[in-house]
Amino acid sequence: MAGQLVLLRHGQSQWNLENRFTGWVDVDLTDTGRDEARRAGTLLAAEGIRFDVAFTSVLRRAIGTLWLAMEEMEQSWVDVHRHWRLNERHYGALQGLNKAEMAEKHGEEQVHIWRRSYATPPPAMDPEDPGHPRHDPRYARLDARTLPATESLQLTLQRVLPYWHDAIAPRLKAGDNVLIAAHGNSLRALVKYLDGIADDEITGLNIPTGVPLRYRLDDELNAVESDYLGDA
Ligand SMILES: O=C(O)[C@@H](CO)OP(=O)(O)O
Repeated sequence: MAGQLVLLRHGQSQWNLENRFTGWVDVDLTDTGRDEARRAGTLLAAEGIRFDVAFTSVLRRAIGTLWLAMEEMEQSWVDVHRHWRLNERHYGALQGLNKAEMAEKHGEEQVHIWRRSYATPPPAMDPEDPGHPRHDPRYARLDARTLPATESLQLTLQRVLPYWHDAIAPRLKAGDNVLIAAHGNSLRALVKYLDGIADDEITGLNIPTGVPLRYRLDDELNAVESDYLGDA
């Protein structure tokens, strides 16, 4: 039997609070976000799930959330793998900008398309922009051509899936319980894949911060059922 899978979006970040497009910018959790992460750990502890392995991104809001939740579960010893393929969707030239101000400038509809459509990427970031991932030491070992300057949800799913197939799925198939702490859009991409949600229906899906989403999977890793723990 496949192991259980739990998806956890990080708690509130400083830029969630400030309503700014975040993407690959390495913004920290707020105190509220840290409380959400601990609460997620309490909920998981109450379910009595013992994890065999955990996966997260290379962004501190997800890493911190995982760390706090695992500490709360008294499972800080569990093996953790960090990978850039679990990062948030890259928000291109929108990163750092205020979402409400962009809606005033470009219209609500355009901003909604950038935020929630499946296939339309936001405007790309200039490769010379110091915020481009090719200038960030954490990605220095990667082929610069694989580093995004913007991503739609579709492109996000395309870069999450190789890691899912190579690193995560084999552990689930071996019966291991797996915790993934990641981001609003990298997790939306994964949920779209697991639940087989149509391209035009994914627009309506939002994942709340700090609420564990548990999946029961069959041997082929098809989703049998899923539920949010606690009061989503
Ligand atoms: O800014 C971001 O990177 C994401 C997640 O907070 O925002 P949105 O929900 O607008 O996709």
